[in-house]
Amino acid sequence: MAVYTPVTATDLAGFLTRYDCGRATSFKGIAEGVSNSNFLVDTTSGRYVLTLYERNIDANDLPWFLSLMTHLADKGLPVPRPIADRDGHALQTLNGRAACLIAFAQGVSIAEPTPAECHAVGAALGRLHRATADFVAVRANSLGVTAWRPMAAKCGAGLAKIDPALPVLVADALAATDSWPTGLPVGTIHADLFPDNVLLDHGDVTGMIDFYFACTDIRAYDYVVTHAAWCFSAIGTVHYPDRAAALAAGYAETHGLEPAEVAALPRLGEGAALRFVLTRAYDWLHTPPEALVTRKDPMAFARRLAWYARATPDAVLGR
Ligand SMILES: Nc1ncnc2c1ncn2[C@@H]1O[C@H](COP(=O)(O)OP(=O)(O)O)[C@@H](O)[C@H]1O
Ligand SMILES: N[C@@H](CCOP(=O)(O)O)C(=O)O
Repeated sequence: MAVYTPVTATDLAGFLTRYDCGRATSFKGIAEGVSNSNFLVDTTSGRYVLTLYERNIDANDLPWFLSLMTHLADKGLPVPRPIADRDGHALQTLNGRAACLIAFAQGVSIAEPTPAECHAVGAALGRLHRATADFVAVRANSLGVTAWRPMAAKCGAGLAKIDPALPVLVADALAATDSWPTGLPVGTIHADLFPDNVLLDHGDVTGMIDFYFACTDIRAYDYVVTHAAWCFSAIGTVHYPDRAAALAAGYAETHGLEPAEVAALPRLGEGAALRFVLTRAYDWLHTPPEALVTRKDPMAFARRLAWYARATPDAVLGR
């Protein structure tokens, strides 16, 4: 479920008077998603998504996220555009929440991607990295390498309750971050380009969404987050070299990795997997049983973490 803040038809009608986008003809909550409240809004001029930002997003970051999405949409990427009101403002307030009306992107997200879909997402990620070369505003990665020790400490003894093997796996991965790669190209990254944040239509990427973890960080880290999300079985037991090779080929067509980035992929992959182990473990331990949100399994990324700890750069590239 992802409607935390209710919006009535009257609320919506009042909200839409700020825009030149007609009046609502239908409107309903969107079940998918976990962080924010999302509504599908049809108006006499088109289809939109209305997002109300909930407490776990820092309102100070919203102008950066919305300006990044606008930058990418301006460059013709398949990124839904935040809609500006008549005064030119995309960021709004509705029912006590920061809110934004966003263009609707066609397509569906894929649970079990094919190599062809991995190729398409690799190419789309490369386009994103190219298109942000001139996006100069910086946002530090609040879930980056320096955040992982404090995050692990917050999970504390809870890690062992999730799985007896988890504390050692996390401790080893944290120790490995002592040799975190330096000097690699840095840029604006999506940082969460999972299949549920990519919409595809007949094999084409029609939407990259959910930029609310985007930040400025090592570009190849974004590549390996995407590899971790797209190139394993859901529970992380199987790595698919054909998907990995297709992802790499797609990315090479639109951006490509430098030799130093390739060499760093396994260590970056350990870090990427650790980030998702830790956020999932924290949510696993702190989501009340009665919450309607489905908790995501930390062990699915613990298995990926173990894979990256033994992987060669070639293996990450599906060779
Ligand atoms: N611009 C959009 N166009 C089409 N569907 C969207 C758009 N934005 C969000 N959605 C839908 O809403 C769901 C939740 O959005 P998401 O940004 O992932 O929410 P959350 O950050 O709460 O997880 C997505 O899975 C997708 O189905
Ligand atoms: N992709 C992350 C969770 C972030 O949730 P999202 O719905 O905002 O993408 C994970 O799988 O752990």
